[in-house]
Amino acid sequence: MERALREVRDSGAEEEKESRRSPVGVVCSGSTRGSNPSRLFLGTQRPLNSLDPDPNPNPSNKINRVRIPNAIHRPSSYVASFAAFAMLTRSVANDVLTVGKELRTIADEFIPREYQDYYLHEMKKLLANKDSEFAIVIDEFQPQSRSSDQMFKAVETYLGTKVNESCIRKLNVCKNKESLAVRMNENEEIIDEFDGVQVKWRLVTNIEQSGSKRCYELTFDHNRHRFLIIESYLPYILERSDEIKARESGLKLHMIDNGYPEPKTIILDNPMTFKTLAMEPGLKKSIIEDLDNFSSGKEYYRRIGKAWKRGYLIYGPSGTGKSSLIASMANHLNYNIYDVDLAEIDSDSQLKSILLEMPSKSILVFEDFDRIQNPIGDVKDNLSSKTSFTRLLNLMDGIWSCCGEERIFVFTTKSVDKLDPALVRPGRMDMHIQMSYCTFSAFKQLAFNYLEVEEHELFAQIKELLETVNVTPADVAGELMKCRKDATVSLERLVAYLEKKVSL
Ligand SMILES: Nc1ncnc2c1ncn2[C@@H]1O[C@H](COP(=O)(O)OP(=O)(O)OP(=O)(O)O)[C@@H](O)[C@H]1O
Repeated sequence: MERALREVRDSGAEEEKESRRSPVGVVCSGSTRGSNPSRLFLGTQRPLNSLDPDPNPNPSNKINRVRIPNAIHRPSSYVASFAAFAMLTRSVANDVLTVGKELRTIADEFIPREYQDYYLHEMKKLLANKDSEFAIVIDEFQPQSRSSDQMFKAVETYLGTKVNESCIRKLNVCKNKESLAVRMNENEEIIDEFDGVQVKWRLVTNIEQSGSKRCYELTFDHNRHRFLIIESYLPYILERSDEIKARESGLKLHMIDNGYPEPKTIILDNPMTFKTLAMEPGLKKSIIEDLDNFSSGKEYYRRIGKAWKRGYLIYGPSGTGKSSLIASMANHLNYNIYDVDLAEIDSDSQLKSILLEMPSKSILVFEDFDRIQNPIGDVKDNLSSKTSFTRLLNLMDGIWSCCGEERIFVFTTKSVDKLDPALVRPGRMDMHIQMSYCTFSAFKQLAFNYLEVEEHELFAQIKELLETVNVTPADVAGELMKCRKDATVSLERLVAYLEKKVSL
């Protein structure tokens, strides 16, 4: 496979250099020139094993249909297959294949051997046809499938916001433009711009024997931009549509217990925010600053050549607010949470799939990581019982440094003492956050949350008691909730509870 890839790369490299040198010019797309543009099929118009490269036998039509192989090991994973396709295309075009060992691994991972030749054939067409024009076609349905193609849905969602923008400009009445479900009409065209390149979208309906079929057609102002479109613009649309959907439906909590077939998704209904989280104000402020620096750090991470990711280790006894902190982080950044139960993950490849599929603006959470912790350096393929923390981090580094961006991962544990020293070693996790037993300032936040009191004569006594006894914010919150209507009664009960703890 490597030799074949090199051959493909050589055919495309010269052209790529050329295209980088030439100024961006506007060339009419095929339709305006009167000839049919070449077509790159995304999604699956035909079953992958029909290896006929061009179903249109008319030679004057010169349609080059190039499709992403989607017969990956996990058929549900469109995003993963797309990521693998985009990465390999980029590696070929940029001549980085020789150093991109990880990329080859990913290709082997996601593209079964029997389809690799076909895939190379498709890629060759894409690289070789520098003079033909391209229209990227995204079909609504895959064959033998009733559910619409993921890329088609993403484009529909994304273009919906573009339609909305024009509505808003015209009507000037809509406050929340993204909540409008406006969609393009048939044959309507929308011009979009990405990285200085103008692209044109058209919704086309073809009437066939089996019924009408819709697809989006994408043309752009010069053929040399096809790499930019495949590597950056389409992944950008997938990510943007995720964001739009997340905003429309609230934050989501994804439970990944075995990675197959799809993560279970629950709307995150945890209203905890940094305003309501009880925590030392200084620590809270530094976490918020850290998150803000991270989310606005795109250029910084690019400049220093590091993957745009950040890791947090949150530790503390049960009930000190580790999960509440994660919810606050997600609400603050408007990220979705992916909750991974490592005990259910059977292999590195399963974990790799999860990492590849995680959209940007996500928080990947490994709760109670120490439960499954194991000796360092074991390279057997069973993550749940054998893989070390170091290995897990290396996997994340490898995958996230070559695809995707803006990801946070969080490890939580009840006891930092039991942890693998590799985890707590400086530099492995970007920030260590200790969630402590309830301090007086945390109590004041809870009293405000639950009773709406900022000062009370019992506060001094409570302060003293909290200095002598270990209770968690969850314990205090539980007491305060018992009599919400009368603050004094509630605080008296808390005093009694704390005194009882002291006497034990
Ligand atoms: N720091 C806190 N600020 C506000 N509320 C808190 C805090 N800590 C705990 N609580 C309250 O206690 C409940 C349980 O806390 P949470 O689940 O966040 O603790 P945890 O440390 O993740 O516990 P565990 O380790 O058992 O999962 C929360 O839903 C919240 O109501």
